[in-house]
Amino acid sequence: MSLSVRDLTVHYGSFAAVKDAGLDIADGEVLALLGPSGSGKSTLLRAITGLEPLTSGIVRWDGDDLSGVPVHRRGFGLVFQDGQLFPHKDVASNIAFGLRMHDVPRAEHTDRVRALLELVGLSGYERRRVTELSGGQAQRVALARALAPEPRLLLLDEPLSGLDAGLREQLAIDLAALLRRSKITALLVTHDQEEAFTLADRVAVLDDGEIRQEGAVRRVWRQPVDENVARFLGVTTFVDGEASGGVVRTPLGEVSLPDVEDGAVRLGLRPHGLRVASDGVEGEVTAVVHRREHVRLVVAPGGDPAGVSTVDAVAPVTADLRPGDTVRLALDPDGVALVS
Ligand SMILES: Nc1ncnc2c1ncn2[C@@H]1O[C@H](COP(=O)(O)OP(=O)(O)OP(=O)(O)O)[C@@H](O)[C@H]1O
Repeated sequence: MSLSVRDLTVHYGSFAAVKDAGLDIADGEVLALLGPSGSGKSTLLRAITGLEPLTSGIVRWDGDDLSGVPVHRRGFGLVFQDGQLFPHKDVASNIAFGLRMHDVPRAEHTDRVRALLELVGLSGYERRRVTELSGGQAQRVALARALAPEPRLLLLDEPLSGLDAGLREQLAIDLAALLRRSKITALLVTHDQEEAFTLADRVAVLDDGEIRQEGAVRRVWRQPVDENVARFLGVTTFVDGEASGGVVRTPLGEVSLPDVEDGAVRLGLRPHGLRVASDGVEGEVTAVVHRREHVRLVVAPGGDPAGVSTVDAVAPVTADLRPGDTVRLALDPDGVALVS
Protein backbone atom coordinates (compact mmCIF):
# COMPACT_ATOMS: atom_id res chain seq x y z
CA MET A 1 0.00 0.00 0.00
CA SER A 2 2.21 2.82 -1.18
CA LEU A 3 2.28 5.81 -3.47
CA SER A 4 5.15 6.42 -5.83
CA VAL A 5 5.60 9.49 -8.02
CA ARG A 6 8.35 9.69 -10.65
CA ASP A 7 9.54 12.54 -12.91
CA LEU A 8 6.26 14.39 -12.52
CA THR A 9 6.07 17.63 -14.50
CA VAL A 10 3.04 19.93 -14.81
CA HIS A 11 2.94 22.87 -17.21
CA TYR A 12 0.43 25.71 -17.27
CA GLY A 13 0.95 26.83 -20.86
CA SER A 14 4.71 27.18 -21.20
CA PHE A 15 5.22 27.69 -17.43
CA ALA A 16 6.47 24.63 -15.51
CA ALA A 17 4.74 24.73 -12.08
CA VAL A 18 6.22 21.34 -11.05
CA LYS A 19 9.46 19.97 -12.50
CA ASP A 20 10.55 16.32 -12.41
CA ALA A 21 9.17 15.69 -8.94
CA GLY A 22 9.69 12.29 -7.37
CA LEU A 23 8.41 11.02 -4.03
CA ASP A 24 7.29 7.90 -2.20
CA ILE A 25 4.84 7.50 0.65
CA ALA A 26 4.89 4.18 2.49
CA ASP A 27 1.92 2.55 4.19
CA GLY A 28 0.83 4.49 7.28
CA GLU A 29 3.26 7.32 6.65
CA VAL A 30 2.45 11.04 6.63
CA LEU A 31 4.48 13.14 4.18
CA ALA A 32 4.27 16.94 4.16
CA LEU A 33 4.95 19.01 1.04
CA LEU A 34 6.41 22.18 2.45
CA GLY A 35 7.36 25.29 0.54
CA PRO A 36 6.75 28.99 0.03
CA SER A 37 3.67 30.36 -1.72
CA GLY A 38 3.73 29.58 -5.43
CA SER A 39 6.34 26.80 -5.11
CA GLY A 40 4.02 24.23 -6.72
CA LYS A 41 2.71 22.31 -3.69
CA SER A 42 -0.98 22.39 -4.60
CA THR A 43 -0.23 21.63 -8.25
CA LEU A 44 1.74 18.52 -7.25
CA LEU A 45 -1.04 17.38 -4.90
CA ARG A 46 -3.71 17.98 -7.53
CA ALA A 47 -1.67 16.09 -10.11
CA ILE A 48 -1.44 13.10 -7.75
CA THR A 49 -5.22 13.13 -7.19
CA GLY A 50 -5.86 13.27 -10.94
CA LEU A 51 -7.37 16.77 -10.82
CA GLU A 52 -4.49 18.24 -12.84
CA PRO A 53 -3.24 16.61 -16.06
CA LEU A 54 0.44 15.63 -16.05
CA THR A 55 2.69 16.99 -18.75
CA SER A 56 4.96 14.01 -18.13
CA GLY A 57 5.78 11.53 -15.40
CA ILE A 58 3.93 8.79 -13.63
CA VAL A 59 1.87 8.27 -10.46
CA ARG A 60 1.62 4.69 -9.18
CA TRP A 61 -0.27 3.03 -6.36
CA ASP A 62 1.20 -0.31 -5.30
CA GLY A 63 3.00 -0.38 -8.62
CA ASP A 64 -0.12 0.25 -10.73
CA ASP A 65 -0.04 3.22 -13.11
CA LEU A 66 -2.95 5.55 -12.26
CA SER A 67 -2.87 7.58 -15.49
CA GLY A 68 -6.11 6.10 -16.85
CA VAL A 69 -7.88 6.10 -13.46
CA PRO A 70 -10.30 9.02 -12.86
CA VAL A 71 -10.21 11.02 -9.60
CA HIS A 72 -13.19 9.27 -7.95
CA ARG A 73 -11.82 5.80 -8.71
CA ARG A 74 -8.39 6.35 -7.12
CA GLY A 75 -9.61 5.63 -3.58
CA PHE A 76 -8.14 8.88 -2.28
CA GLY A 77 -9.78 11.19 0.29
CA LEU A 78 -9.41 14.95 -0.18
CA VAL A 79 -9.58 17.82 2.31
CA PHE A 80 -9.11 21.40 1.14
CA GLN A 81 -8.53 24.65 2.99
CA ASP A 82 -12.18 25.67 3.13
CA GLY A 83 -13.67 22.22 3.71
CA GLN A 84 -16.22 22.62 0.91
CA LEU A 85 -19.13 21.17 2.92
CA PHE A 86 -22.65 21.18 1.50
CA PRO A 87 -24.26 24.16 3.27
CA HIS A 88 -27.86 22.91 2.94
CA LYS A 89 -27.11 19.52 4.57
CA ASP A 90 -26.53 18.78 8.25
CA VAL A 91 -23.31 17.30 9.64
CA ALA A 92 -24.44 13.66 9.40
CA SER A 93 -25.61 14.04 5.79
CA ASN A 94 -22.33 15.68 4.81
CA ILE A 95 -20.37 12.75 6.24
CA ALA A 96 -22.80 10.14 4.86
CA PHE A 97 -22.28 11.63 1.40
CA GLY A 98 -18.80 10.07 1.43
CA LEU A 99 -20.35 6.72 2.32
CA ARG A 100 -23.06 6.88 -0.36
CA MET A 101 -20.48 7.73 -3.00
CA HIS A 102 -18.71 4.49 -2.15
CA ASP A 103 -21.77 2.24 -1.94
CA VAL A 104 -21.65 1.62 1.80
CA PRO A 105 -25.05 0.03 2.75
CA ARG A 106 -27.47 2.56 4.24
CA ALA A 107 -28.00 0.49 7.41
CA GLU A 108 -24.35 1.05 8.33
CA HIS A 109 -24.41 4.84 7.87
CA THR A 110 -25.61 5.85 11.35
CA ASP A 111 -22.98 3.82 13.18
CA ARG A 112 -20.19 4.88 10.85
CA VAL A 113 -21.13 8.57 11.14
CA ARG A 114 -21.21 8.26 14.94
CA ALA A 115 -17.78 6.60 15.00
CA LEU A 116 -16.29 9.23 12.66
CA LEU A 117 -17.70 12.09 14.72
CA GLU A 118 -16.15 10.55 17.81
CA LEU A 119 -12.84 10.24 15.98
CA VAL A 120 -12.78 13.96 15.11
CA GLY A 121 -14.02 15.03 18.56
CA LEU A 122 -17.55 16.08 17.55
CA SER A 123 -19.75 13.39 19.14
CA GLY A 124 -23.43 14.35 19.13
CA TYR A 125 -23.13 16.89 16.27
CA GLU A 126 -25.08 14.74 13.75
CA ARG A 127 -28.04 17.08 13.30
CA ARG A 128 -26.15 20.37 13.51
CA ARG A 129 -26.40 22.56 10.40
CA VAL A 130 -22.95 23.08 8.89
CA THR A 131 -23.60 26.83 8.65
CA GLU A 132 -23.72 26.84 12.47
CA LEU A 133 -20.25 25.37 12.95
CA SER A 134 -17.05 27.24 13.81
CA GLY A 135 -14.23 27.13 11.24
CA GLY A 136 -12.38 24.46 13.25
CA GLN A 137 -15.52 22.32 13.63
CA ALA A 138 -16.28 22.59 9.91
CA GLN A 139 -12.75 21.37 9.08
CA ARG A 140 -13.23 18.41 11.44
CA VAL A 141 -16.45 17.52 9.60
CA ALA A 142 -14.64 17.82 6.25
CA LEU A 143 -12.00 15.46 7.61
CA ALA A 144 -14.65 12.99 8.82
CA ARG A 145 -16.31 13.10 5.39
CA ALA A 146 -13.00 12.40 3.64
CA LEU A 147 -12.24 9.53 6.05
CA ALA A 148 -15.73 8.00 5.78
CA PRO A 149 -15.05 5.69 2.79
CA GLU A 150 -11.73 4.60 4.38
CA PRO A 151 -9.51 6.05 1.66
CA ARG A 152 -6.19 4.36 0.98
CA LEU A 153 -4.54 7.78 0.84
CA LEU A 154 -5.69 11.02 2.48
CA LEU A 155 -4.64 14.23 0.72
CA LEU A 156 -4.84 17.45 2.72
CA ASP A 157 -4.27 20.83 1.02
CA GLU A 158 -3.59 23.53 3.64
CA PRO A 159 -6.36 22.05 5.81
CA LEU A 160 -5.78 24.46 8.70
CA SER A 161 -4.80 27.69 7.00
CA GLY A 162 -8.28 29.25 7.15
CA LEU A 163 -8.24 29.09 10.96
CA ASP A 164 -6.90 31.56 13.49
CA ALA A 165 -3.50 30.88 15.07
CA GLY A 166 -4.52 29.38 18.43
CA LEU A 167 -7.13 27.05 16.99
CA ARG A 168 -4.78 26.07 14.23
CA GLU A 169 -2.10 24.95 16.65
CA GLN A 170 -4.60 22.88 18.67
CA LEU A 171 -6.18 21.33 15.59
CA ALA A 172 -2.73 20.43 14.22
CA ILE A 173 -1.98 18.53 17.44
CA ASP A 174 -5.41 16.80 17.33
CA LEU A 175 -5.01 15.94 13.67
CA ALA A 176 -1.52 14.52 14.27
CA ALA A 177 -2.93 12.25 17.01
CA LEU A 178 -5.81 11.20 14.76
CA LEU A 179 -3.53 10.34 11.83
CA ARG A 180 -1.27 8.26 14.10
CA ARG A 181 -4.20 6.53 15.79
CA SER A 182 -5.91 5.58 12.54
CA LYS A 183 -2.55 4.70 10.88
CA ILE A 184 -3.69 6.48 7.76
CA THR A 185 -1.34 7.15 4.86
CA ALA A 186 -1.45 10.86 4.08
CA LEU A 187 0.03 13.65 1.98
CA LEU A 188 -0.24 17.12 3.46
CA VAL A 189 0.41 20.43 1.72
CA THR A 190 1.41 23.34 3.91
CA HIS A 191 3.55 26.48 3.85
CA ASP A 192 3.82 26.36 7.65
CA GLN A 193 6.90 24.56 8.97
CA GLU A 194 5.50 24.02 12.44
CA GLU A 195 2.41 22.41 10.99
CA ALA A 196 4.53 20.18 8.76
CA PHE A 197 6.73 19.13 11.65
CA THR A 198 3.76 18.52 13.97
CA LEU A 199 1.90 16.36 11.48
CA ALA A 200 4.42 14.60 9.28
CA ASP A 201 6.95 11.78 9.56
CA ARG A 202 8.81 13.06 6.52
CA VAL A 203 8.87 16.34 4.63
CA ALA A 204 9.64 17.27 1.02
CA VAL A 205 10.69 20.90 0.63
CA LEU A 206 9.60 22.47 -2.66
CA ASP A 207 10.94 25.64 -4.20
CA ASP A 208 10.24 26.98 -7.65
CA GLY A 209 8.53 23.74 -8.72
CA GLU A 210 11.38 21.45 -7.64
CA ILE A 211 11.77 19.18 -4.64
CA ARG A 212 14.97 20.51 -3.06
CA GLN A 213 15.16 18.14 -0.12
CA GLU A 214 13.20 15.19 1.17
CA GLY A 215 13.69 13.23 4.35
CA ALA A 216 12.76 12.56 7.96
CA VAL A 217 11.47 15.66 9.73
CA ARG A 218 14.32 15.79 12.24
CA ARG A 219 17.01 15.37 9.63
CA VAL A 220 15.69 18.07 7.30
CA TRP A 221 15.36 20.43 10.26
CA ARG A 222 18.89 19.72 11.54
CA GLN A 223 20.64 19.38 8.15
CA PRO A 224 19.09 21.50 5.41
CA VAL A 225 20.77 20.79 2.05
CA ASP A 226 21.55 24.39 1.17
CA GLU A 227 21.14 27.98 2.36
CA ASN A 228 17.81 28.49 0.58
CA VAL A 229 16.20 25.51 2.29
CA ALA A 230 17.81 26.58 5.57
CA ARG A 231 16.38 30.11 5.23
CA PHE A 232 12.96 28.73 4.44
CA LEU A 233 13.24 26.61 7.61
CA GLY A 234 13.85 29.64 9.81
CA VAL A 235 17.64 30.08 9.67
CA THR A 236 18.56 33.78 9.73
CA THR A 237 22.34 33.77 10.33
CA PHE A 238 25.11 31.67 8.77
CA VAL A 239 28.49 31.24 10.40
CA ASP A 240 31.56 29.15 9.53
CA GLY A 241 33.23 27.04 12.18
CA GLU A 242 35.68 24.25 12.85
CA ALA A 243 34.50 20.98 14.36
CA SER A 244 36.67 18.85 16.60
CA GLY A 245 35.52 16.01 18.87
CA GLY A 246 31.84 16.96 18.65
CA VAL A 247 32.40 20.65 19.46
CA VAL A 248 32.17 23.38 16.82
CA ARG A 249 34.15 26.57 17.39
CA THR A 250 32.87 29.68 15.59
CA PRO A 251 33.45 33.43 15.86
CA LEU A 252 30.08 33.54 17.70
CA GLY A 253 31.18 31.01 20.33
CA GLU A 254 31.27 27.25 20.59
CA VAL A 255 28.52 24.69 20.54
CA SER A 256 28.37 20.98 21.21
CA LEU A 257 27.07 18.99 18.19
CA PRO A 258 27.95 15.35 18.95
CA ASP A 259 27.35 13.80 15.48
CA VAL A 260 29.33 16.32 13.45
CA GLU A 261 32.52 15.15 11.75
CA ASP A 262 35.80 16.93 12.41
CA GLY A 263 36.74 19.71 9.97
CA ALA A 264 35.29 22.89 8.50
CA VAL A 265 31.49 23.28 8.87
CA ARG A 266 28.90 25.91 8.08
CA LEU A 267 26.23 26.46 10.72
CA GLY A 268 22.79 27.97 10.22
CA LEU A 269 21.38 29.71 13.26
CA ARG A 270 17.70 30.18 13.99
CA PRO A 271 16.95 33.08 16.33
CA HIS A 272 16.86 30.75 19.35
CA GLY A 273 20.30 29.41 18.35
CA LEU A 274 21.72 32.49 20.08
CA ARG A 275 20.56 33.18 23.62
CA VAL A 276 21.32 35.96 26.05
CA ALA A 277 23.74 34.49 28.60
CA SER A 278 26.16 35.55 31.34
CA ASP A 279 29.12 34.69 29.14
CA GLY A 280 29.70 34.82 25.37
CA VAL A 281 30.07 37.22 22.46
CA GLU A 282 29.23 40.81 23.39
CA GLY A 283 26.87 42.93 21.32
CA GLU A 284 24.51 45.88 21.34
CA VAL A 285 20.74 45.35 21.17
CA THR A 286 19.30 47.19 18.17
CA ALA A 287 15.68 45.91 18.23
CA VAL A 288 13.36 44.16 20.70
CA VAL A 289 10.12 42.34 19.84
CA HIS A 290 8.00 40.62 22.52
CA ARG A 291 6.72 37.17 21.56
CA ARG A 292 4.59 34.68 23.47
CA GLU A 293 7.44 32.47 24.64
CA HIS A 294 10.51 34.70 24.44
CA VAL A 295 11.79 38.14 23.57
CA ARG A 296 13.25 38.30 20.08
CA LEU A 297 16.29 40.54 19.68
CA VAL A 298 18.41 41.94 16.90
CA VAL A 299 21.97 42.35 18.18
CA ALA A 300 25.01 43.99 16.59
CA PRO A 301 27.98 41.95 17.83
CA GLY A 302 31.13 44.00 18.51
CA GLY A 303 33.89 43.70 15.91
CA ASP A 304 31.77 41.98 13.24
CA PRO A 305 32.93 38.49 14.33
CA ALA A 306 30.91 36.34 11.89
CA GLY A 307 31.13 38.67 8.92
CA VAL A 308 27.59 39.85 9.70
CA SER A 309 26.60 43.22 11.10
CA THR A 310 23.59 41.96 13.05
CA VAL A 311 22.30 38.60 14.35
CA ASP A 312 18.91 37.45 15.63
CA ALA A 313 18.80 36.17 19.20
CA VAL A 314 16.34 35.46 22.00
CA ALA A 315 16.04 36.33 25.68
CA PRO A 316 13.57 35.11 28.33
CA VAL A 317 10.24 36.98 28.47
CA THR A 318 11.27 38.34 31.86
CA ALA A 319 14.35 40.08 30.41
CA ASP A 320 13.97 43.85 30.51
CA LEU A 321 16.02 44.78 27.47
CA ARG A 322 15.94 47.87 25.28
CA PRO A 323 17.76 49.05 22.18
CA GLY A 324 21.19 50.33 23.20
CA ASP A 325 21.68 47.75 26.00
CA THR A 326 24.74 45.51 25.92
CA VAL A 327 24.20 41.74 26.09
CA ARG A 328 26.27 38.59 25.82
CA LEU A 329 25.15 35.77 23.53
CA ALA A 330 25.81 32.02 23.74
CA LEU A 331 25.05 29.37 21.11
CA ASP A 332 22.23 26.93 21.89
CA PRO A 333 22.47 23.60 19.96
CA ASP A 334 18.65 23.44 19.76
CA GLY A 335 18.59 26.36 17.34
CA VAL A 336 21.63 25.33 15.28
CA ALA A 337 21.45 23.56 11.91
CA LEU A 338 24.30 22.03 9.96
CA VAL A 339 24.18 23.38 6.41
CA SER A 340 25.72 21.06 3.84
N1 LIG B 1 -4.50 27.12 -13.21
C1 LIG B 1 -3.33 27.74 -13.30
N2 LIG B 1 -2.96 28.38 -14.44
C2 LIG B 1 -1.76 28.99 -14.53
N3 LIG B 1 -0.85 29.04 -13.55
C3 LIG B 1 -1.15 28.44 -12.39
C4 LIG B 1 -2.42 27.77 -12.19
N4 LIG B 1 -2.41 27.26 -10.94
C5 LIG B 1 -1.24 27.62 -10.37
N5 LIG B 1 -0.48 28.32 -11.24
C6 LIG B 1 0.88 28.83 -10.99
O1 LIG B 1 1.73 27.72 -10.70
C7 LIG B 1 2.63 28.02 -9.63
C8 LIG B 1 2.45 27.01 -8.53
O2 LIG B 1 1.15 27.21 -7.96
P1 LIG B 1 0.64 26.32 -6.74
O3 LIG B 1 -0.75 26.76 -6.40
O4 LIG B 1 0.88 24.90 -7.03
O5 LIG B 1 1.64 26.78 -5.58
P2 LIG B 1 1.57 26.56 -4.02
O6 LIG B 1 2.95 26.22 -3.59
O7 LIG B 1 0.48 25.59 -3.69
O8 LIG B 1 1.18 28.02 -3.53
P3 LIG B 1 0.24 28.50 -2.30
O9 LIG B 1 0.96 28.07 -1.05
O10 LIG B 1 0.24 29.98 -2.47
O11 LIG B 1 -1.09 27.86 -2.51
C9 LIG B 1 2.35 29.46 -9.24
O12 LIG B 1 3.30 30.27 -9.88
C10 LIG B 1 0.95 29.71 -9.76
O13 LIG B 1 0.80 31.08 -10.08
